[in-house]
Formats: sequence, structure tokens, C-alpha cells
Amino acid sequence: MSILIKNIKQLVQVHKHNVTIVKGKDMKTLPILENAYLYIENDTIIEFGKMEDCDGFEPETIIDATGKLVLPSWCDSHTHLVFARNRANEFIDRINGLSYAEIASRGGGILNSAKHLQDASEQALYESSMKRLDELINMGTGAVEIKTGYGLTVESELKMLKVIRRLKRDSLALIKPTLLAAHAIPEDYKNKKEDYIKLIIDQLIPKAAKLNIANYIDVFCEVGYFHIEETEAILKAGQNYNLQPKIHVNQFNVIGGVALGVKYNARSVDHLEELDKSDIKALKGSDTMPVALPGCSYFLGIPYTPARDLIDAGLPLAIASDFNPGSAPSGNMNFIVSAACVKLKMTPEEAINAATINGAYAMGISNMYGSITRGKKANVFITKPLNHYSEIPYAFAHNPIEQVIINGQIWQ
Ligand SMILES: N=CN[C@@H](CCC(=O)O)C(=O)O
Ligand SMILES: [Zn+2]
Repeated sequence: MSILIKNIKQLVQVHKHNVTIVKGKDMKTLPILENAYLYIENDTIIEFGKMEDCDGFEPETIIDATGKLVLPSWCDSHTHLVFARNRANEFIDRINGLSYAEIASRGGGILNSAKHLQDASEQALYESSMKRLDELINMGTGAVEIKTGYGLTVESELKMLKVIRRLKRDSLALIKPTLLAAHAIPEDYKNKKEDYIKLIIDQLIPKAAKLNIANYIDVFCEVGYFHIEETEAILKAGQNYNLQPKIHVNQFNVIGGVALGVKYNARSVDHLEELDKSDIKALKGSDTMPVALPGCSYFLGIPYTPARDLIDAGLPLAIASDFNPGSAPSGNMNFIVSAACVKLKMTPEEAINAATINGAYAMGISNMYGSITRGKKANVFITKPLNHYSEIPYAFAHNPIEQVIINGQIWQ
């Protein structure tokens, strides 16, 4: 299969050399080629350039992109897209004044999702999750991290990992699985949290490792969930089985999760709605990607991650959807890019870098995804007619996408 996309108004995020992370001031630069072409063979980007140099190709398919833009697909590095039921009832409760914490303390929240997931069959979960994943692909996402964390028993956490494995095998999107058994304290362990942590460390992590079914280990490091020492014990156990940390930190409270993540060489530290100077200091010079989740701030009405403080300190930043039934029931990365501009005060260039190269970095895949570079995977989308890439975040909540090419295939 070979595809030539020609007459592209703007080919966005084009790099001759393979850039795998963009930090600080450099995030303001988004390289583009105007009046360009892109040539794809099988699943790989082979060539790109200016239209005047578009010569000698004999593609099976030609797409005329006159007046349209081409971007690398969004890389969504933080989702919980495997779940059994939505939690629209909690949405109403919050409108009527209950907080996320109050809903959780009444047995709602993550425990509510766990109850339903434990009762659901692997097949039913697979089918509903695949539908959600296809919806994300339609909206321009080409690579997705997916977490467990609604199982909360050995059996159900493994069931989630098996669902994610099937999605990974069957979908054209690139999937990265993360074990998040430490997402909440299950009802049965309410007064014996240490036993649940022991179960994760002694049983679940070794079993998941034996099945070779997860890349990352995650913990909801937060007051009322898992404190620093507990998080550290779980990260250490994961490290023994080559599971790199990608952790939930600083959503509601600053308790030292960022520095802990850096200490364990976390691939990313996610949320960061609350942030202090010591967190920025800890991140400086590390290989850990900070990740903002503006969809969660929007939906819960909590502060937005202070992106300017991070970027202006010379750090990189990724943005992700946090797609989940409780705090962010949308996986639309076009909206996330827009929210990053409007609410996090990121420029369109910064937001697009954060949702492509840096999102890919936060999944450990930026050598193959996140930019238009020769040899990288052919995951791109073609927009509807637009004059400039800044019109994507500008027209918030509109769908800018006309056509998706994923893994070198035209997505219908
Ligand atoms: N904060 C922890 N986990 C999810 C929410 C999960 C839920 O409410 O179901 C998050 O990233 O926002
Ligand atoms: Zn999350």
C-alpha cells in the first residue's frame, strides 16, 4: 500500500531529524512545510517535501489535500478507557453541589466503576472499549496509553490487562498498557490497606509480569488513596519486574509524589493541578515528562496545571485526555489542545508539541510516533479546509478532522 498526499496547505510538525522530546522555549517552535506532499509506503513515512519537488512517485492512492493541513496523529498518553459503565449520575450529583471526594466517600467514584467492571465479562469490556478506541481514532488519536484500575482484585485487574492486550492486537492504534491496581482501596480492604498493597506487590505485579502484559506501573499518589511510602513500595516492586512508573500525582494535594516519581525514573508524572517550586526543582534535569490533563480540570472544576511555570522553567510538557468515566468522560484530543491554549495559556505551537512529540515521549514511543519524520509510523490526519493550524484550538469543540491515516491505512 502506498499513499501520496499532495497539495498540502501546511504539513505540520515536520522534522528532518528524529526529535523525541521538546522542552521549554523550544516548545514555541512548530516546524511546518507549506504547499507540501507526504509519501507513505505500508506503515511508514517515506518522504515529504515541497510540491515543486514532488516527482517520481507511483503511489497506489493519491489524496489531494488542497486547502487542508496534515498533522501527525495525537498521542494520548493517559487514559482509562476500559470501563463497564458511565457515571453520569455522579455528574448530576456534582452539579447539585457534591465534590469528587464526597461522591467517592459515599461509595461512588472509582469503587463504583470497580463494582460494575468486576461483574462485566472480558468480551463485553473488549467490545465497549474497542468502540471508544475507534471513536478516538476518528478524532485523530493514533497512539493511546490505557490503564487498569477499575478491577481492584487480582482477577479483575488481569481481566482489564487482557482486554487491553486484545485491543492492542486488534486495533490499528498503538496501545501502551499500564497497571494501576493502586487506584483506590477496595471496599474489602477498607481497614487493611496494607493487605491490598501486599496483594499488588506479591501477586498482581508478578502475575502481570509473567504474562508480559503491561509496560508501566501507576499509583494514585494522593491523600485518601496511596501516600508516599505506599507509593514507593509499589514503584519498587514494579521496578523489580521492569515496569516503569507513570504516576498520578498532585491532583488535589502536594505530598511529594513528583520527587518520588523522579527518584524512580518515572516516564511521566501526571495531573499536577497543584504544583509547588520543589516539584519544578525535582523535575529539572530529569527524564520524567510532566503531563497536564485539562479535561479533568474542566470537568471537575479544579485548578488547571500551571503549564507556564513548567515550560518557562525550561521543562517539557505533554497533554493528555485522562479519558475516564469519573473525572474526564471525553477522549477528544482536539478539545484538549484547545483547552491547553485557552486555560493553560499555552500557544498553539506548545499545545501541538505537547499533544504529539511529548505525548509520544510520555508513552516511550517518540522514536517512532509524534512527528512527520522519515522512517516514523504513518499515523497522520488530514483536516477539513483550514488556513492555519492555530484554527484547530481556536474553533474549540468543532471537529477539524476530515480523514485519518493510521498505521499507513486509510481509516473509514
Ligand atoms: N484521579 C484518579 N484517577 C482518574 C479518575 C478516575 C475516576 O474517577 O474514575 C483520573 O486520573 O482523573
Ligand atoms: Zn488518570
